[in-house]
Amino acid sequence: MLETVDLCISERLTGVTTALQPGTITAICGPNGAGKSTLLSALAGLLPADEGKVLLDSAPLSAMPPRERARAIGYLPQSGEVAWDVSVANLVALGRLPHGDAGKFAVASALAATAMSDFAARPMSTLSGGEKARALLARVLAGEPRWILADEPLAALDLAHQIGLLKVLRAQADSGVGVVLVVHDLALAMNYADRVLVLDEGRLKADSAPEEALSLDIINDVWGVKARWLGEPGQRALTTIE
Ligand SMILES: Nc1ncnc2c1ncn2[C@@H]1O[C@H](COP(=O)(O)OP(=O)(O)OP(=O)(O)O)[C@@H](O)[C@H]1O
Repeated sequence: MLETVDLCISERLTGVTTALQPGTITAICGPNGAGKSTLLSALAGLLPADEGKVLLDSAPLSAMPPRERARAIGYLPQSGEVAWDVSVANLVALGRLPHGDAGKFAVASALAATAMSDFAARPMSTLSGGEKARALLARVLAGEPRWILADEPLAALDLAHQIGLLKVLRAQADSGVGVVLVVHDLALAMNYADRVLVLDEGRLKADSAPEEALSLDIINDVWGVKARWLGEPGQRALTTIE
């Protein structure tokens, strides 16, 4: 279990307490600046807490050796920039660094899962935004982490690749991996997540099943938008009223 207890980080997060379950997909939603990326970085052990703590399986994440933490938690940041130009295959192979092995099977599986096998030899600099995003996710998958924390991994993807990657992430969750995604698209969160955390101005406004966390009252309260859900559970679409 990956938990935060009364987590405070400067002005950005205030008293966030939540316990995330392995084997499920959790979506973190909220308006711009609500603290979603801050929470995700803290869950990855990359931002120190001012107050409170982050626990992985009841042990403080801050006390875990970095290599062990990197094996347990795969983190995909929002910006997705690659500092130097490498081939897709070499970038994805970097996902094995915490293990200190080539992990050829894991690298090949990650490339296949993200539909990037045909791009393996291509320099990262030549990829489109969506292809880059898929290669970066492949790098995380190659590390075979117990937790995947990804900041808007679907934002640059076309519809087919969004659905494809959501299937990959669901398969990961079904195999016991804890998947945590920052998602702006509330319909995606509603239809694909098992649970939704709603952040507003650094505070947790909701933490429950999607239908409850993304109720029309909460959407109105947090986003200031009057909206209506259409369709059946699992196939919801959101429409605004004014
Ligand atoms: N390094 C930093 N120093 C100071 N303030 C920061 C820093 N990084 C983020 N913030 C501020 O903290 C708040 C939360 O930022 P965060 O990136 O977590 O929001 P977010 O919910 O992910 O937003 P978005 O949807 O726009 O990506 C914002 O007001 C942001 O300006």
